[in-house]
Amino acid sequence: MSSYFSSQHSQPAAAQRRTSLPRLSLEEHDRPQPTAHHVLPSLSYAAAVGVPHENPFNHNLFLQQQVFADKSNRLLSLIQNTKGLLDEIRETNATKPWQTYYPSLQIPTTAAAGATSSAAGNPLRRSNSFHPEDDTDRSSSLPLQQRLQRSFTSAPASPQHAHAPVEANSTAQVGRLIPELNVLKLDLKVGNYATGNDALLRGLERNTIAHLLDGRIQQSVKHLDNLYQRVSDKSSKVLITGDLNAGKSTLVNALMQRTILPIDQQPCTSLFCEVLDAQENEGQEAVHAIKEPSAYNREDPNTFTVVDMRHLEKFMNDVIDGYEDYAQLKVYCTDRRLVNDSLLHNGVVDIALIDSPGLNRDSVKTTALFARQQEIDVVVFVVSAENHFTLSGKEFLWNAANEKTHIFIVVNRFDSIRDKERCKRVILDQIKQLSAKTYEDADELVHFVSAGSCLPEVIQGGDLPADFLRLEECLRSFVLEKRCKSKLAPAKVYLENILSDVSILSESNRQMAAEELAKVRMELERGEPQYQETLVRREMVLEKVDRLAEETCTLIDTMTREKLTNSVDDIENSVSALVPWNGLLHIWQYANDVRYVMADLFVDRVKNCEVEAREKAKMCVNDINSLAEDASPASQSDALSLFTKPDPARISTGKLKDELALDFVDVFEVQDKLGMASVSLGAVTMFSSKALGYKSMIHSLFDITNTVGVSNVRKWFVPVVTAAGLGLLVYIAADMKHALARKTARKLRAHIREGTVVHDEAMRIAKDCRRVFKSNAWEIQNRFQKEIEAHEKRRAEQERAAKDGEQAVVYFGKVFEKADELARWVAAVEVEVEDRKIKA
Ligand SMILES: Nc1nc2c(ncn2[C@@H]2O[C@H](COP(=O)(O)OP(=O)(O)OP(=O)(O)O)[C@@H](O)[C@H]2O)c(=O)[nH]1
Repeated sequence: MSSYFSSQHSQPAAAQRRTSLPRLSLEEHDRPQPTAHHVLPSLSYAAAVGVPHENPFNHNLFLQQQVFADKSNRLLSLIQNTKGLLDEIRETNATKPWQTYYPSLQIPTTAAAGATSSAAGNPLRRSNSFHPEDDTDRSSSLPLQQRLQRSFTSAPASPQHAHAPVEANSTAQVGRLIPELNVLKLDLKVGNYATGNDALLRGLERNTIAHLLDGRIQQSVKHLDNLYQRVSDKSSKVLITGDLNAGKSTLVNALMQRTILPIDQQPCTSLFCEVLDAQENEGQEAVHAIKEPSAYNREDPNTFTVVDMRHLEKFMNDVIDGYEDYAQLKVYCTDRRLVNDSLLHNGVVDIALIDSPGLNRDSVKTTALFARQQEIDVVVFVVSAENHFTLSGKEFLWNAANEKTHIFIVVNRFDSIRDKERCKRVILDQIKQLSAKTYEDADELVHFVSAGSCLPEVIQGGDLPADFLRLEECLRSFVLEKRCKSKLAPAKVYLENILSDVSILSESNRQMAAEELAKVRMELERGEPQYQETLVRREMVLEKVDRLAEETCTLIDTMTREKLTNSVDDIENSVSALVPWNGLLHIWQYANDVRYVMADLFVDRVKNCEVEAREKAKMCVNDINSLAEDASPASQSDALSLFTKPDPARISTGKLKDELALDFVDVFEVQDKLGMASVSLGAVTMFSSKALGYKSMIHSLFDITNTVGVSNVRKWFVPVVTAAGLGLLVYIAADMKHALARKTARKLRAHIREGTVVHDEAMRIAKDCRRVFKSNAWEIQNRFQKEIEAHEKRRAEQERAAKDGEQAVVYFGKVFEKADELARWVAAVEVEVEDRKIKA
């Protein structure tokens, strides 16, 4: 049973044969001329016939193939460049501070809408029309950029123009009509039809939308990869189907000019046999029998069985008889003709012919399903001229007509018809009913031939009949045309759509960036005078604060010095009322009390000076604060809390008290001046040795004797001494209290005059005040500093934003230009497009 299986298995494939096409360069010298496509040869068969050539059919075909190859290459380059542009956008989104934001549709204000309408007709309708056919203004041949800009409200076109004064929140939002995106449109309405898409988008964070948009761009890049594969795939599959025994296998053999498939009057094809170029199998002729077509991999021998080509007929019969269970055959064979004549491999399109089982009730559905596959570019329906269309055939054609609008029809076995004209008429009538479009192009799509008469063994080296040559040429031409539609058209439409989307995105983003830039520049311009004014104000205020503080400190210093210096008289007067006099016997106690009270009073005067200084300082602080408040409103601090608390210890009360201590000589200083001081002193010394001590007493007596002489002394001594002593006692008793105060006050005065106490206190108080003012000035300085720093920070951010904005405007402008240029190139690739809404 397995005798027809070959032991030869295909070798694993070497490297991919497909070579990469040259990239489209955006350099000036590489740019195609806009009219380049107009000089390319026409696809018209009639025009080609007029070209003098050995074989006009082949010459025309050659031209068609060249045109197709050119279009494919241009589209491939454009796909690559568009992909590069999308990659660049994605990379910029990830690395640069400016992202491509999704444009949200703005409702135009009446004025803006009116202005736009009057200027450019109906803006809403235009905004959705980027395809040349849809744009009624196409006659003006405006480039996409201008058309787009007319769809948007006017915005600065360059960073320089962004200087135009723009009021914040005004131009950015008014009247912008953003054309709807096509392939990059974010549709969030899944499961939520109550809320509009724009409303949903507005509800999302800008970054979330940017992320979603990035996902769409990523999908688009993938789809471009698929399109690239599809366009660069040169193989085209032609399904040959028809009624049983219509001569399908014979037609394949005639087209191949080789006996490859078995021919039999009995139904002999029960599986799909794909005849393809041996170069697809590294030049090796072979037959691969496949059980599971979807799993087939030419490089994996486990997915097929190799059948010896010589035993193909036996193998197929075994399949029909149920001995073998296979679904598909791949027949790799060499087309021995020249490249230009070759059907399978002609350098532009590799055609694979797929012979299918004859149509009957069982197979019609399977075949119709097979025909719907994307890889099937052309369906050739073979009908027997003798039998016309059977029910199964009609059923298939009805099905296929829905999918493939044009069907290529071969009416075979025409040699066995005697009344050929009648046969033609009847069959064309039937075709008219089945496929109106095929009937319209019947001249090229319906062929009456006798494939049996075109087999190599019948021709035996002779020429093929003209009708068969024409069938062959039309078939190739039809394949090319279908390929244009099935492979180039989707690529072209998708490129148009994605480039239009990129243009819309970049233009709307450029406008947004320009508006932001204008706004930032305006803020910068507005902020600069404020900044300069703050700097000047700071200098002025701080200078005033310094002056005010210094003046107040000087005033306080002078005031303190004066008050303390002049305080002694007042202290002296106050002391008698404050210290009780308890008699001579308590004289030392009194003297001590006086000096203590005087010292305390002096401390009180110092405190008073402090209080006054505080008041002055307070007034000064208030003045400073009001200055600062005018200059830089902020919370005022209580700088006065920095005043040192009055502390008697700080003015050395204890030391002062010591300084004011009196001795006995100080007490009688006033009697010395009267000349009687020594007498009184001597008397007192005698009466009060307790008070003066013996040493002083003897000294006094010696003084008295020297003064009046020894005899007189003896005579007058007692009465005089008694009288003087009494008088002295009275005098002392009466004046002692004041004398002590005077003396202490004198000491205090001397202490003030000769010492540093007044200077120290004045300095201390002024220093305290100065510290308060310094603290206040520091705080004001701080406030200004914060204000200036905030301003500088804001300015740095604005400058950065302006720089980003400038770059963004340039960047989006460049993206737009690139997209526009690519779109013009795409438009220049002429491909008949039936549906511009072809998407991913
Ligand atoms: N007279 C005449 N007979 C032909 C012609 N072409 C094919 N035949 C004969 O028609 C019969 C069927 O040919 P096939 O090529 O096997 O037909 P098929 O459509 O492949 O058959 P199935 O695959 O079984 O459906 C054979 O006997 C051929 O010799 C033709 O142009 N003229």
